[in-house]
Amino acid sequence: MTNTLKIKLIHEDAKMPYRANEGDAGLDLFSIEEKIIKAGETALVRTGIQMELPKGTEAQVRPRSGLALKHSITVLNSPGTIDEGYRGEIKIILINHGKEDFKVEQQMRIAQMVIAPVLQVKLVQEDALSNSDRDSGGFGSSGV
Ligand SMILES: O=c1ccn([C@H]2C[C@H](O)[C@@H](COP(=O)(O)OP(=O)(O)OP(=O)(O)O)O2)c(=O)[nH]1
Ligand SMILES: [Mg+2]
Repeated sequence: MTNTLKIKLIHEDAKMPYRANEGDAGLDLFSIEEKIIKAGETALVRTGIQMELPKGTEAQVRPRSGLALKHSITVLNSPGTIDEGYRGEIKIILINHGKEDFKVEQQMRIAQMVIAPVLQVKLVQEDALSNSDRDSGGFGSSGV
């Protein structure tokens, strides 16, 4: 079954999300802006696209590892969550963890998104939960 992801380009410089290789999980997202992100600072970068996700899915906005490794640029809220019903412009929150200013070029691939299924659950409030082996153990309870 083919799931359709509808994209609307809302700016003359906007580009369709880009799959570098067939089968890649990530669809690269392009900036429509030229912007300097100073060392240590955050910027909201426009992609110029709106989307209609397939029913029962979300898009996760993730960093590109090349930008992270070479320029210490990452997605601050990674993974960013694009809700199925969101029809606004997709914007990317980038942070520059490096010591040098970074220039986002127009039409630079700044992040990638992965489309993932979302389980829609019915919420039920209960007084008792079933037992489990782990019980309340967490935060290293199983050893290092
Ligand atoms: O990196 C991101 C993350 C989110 N969004 C859009 C799509 C998403 O559906 C909406 C809300 O995002 P989120 O739920 O993460 O933010 P919030 O602070 O909880 O806002 P809201 O109260 O609108 O849900 O903003 C983006 O464009 N880029
Ligand atoms: Mg929210």
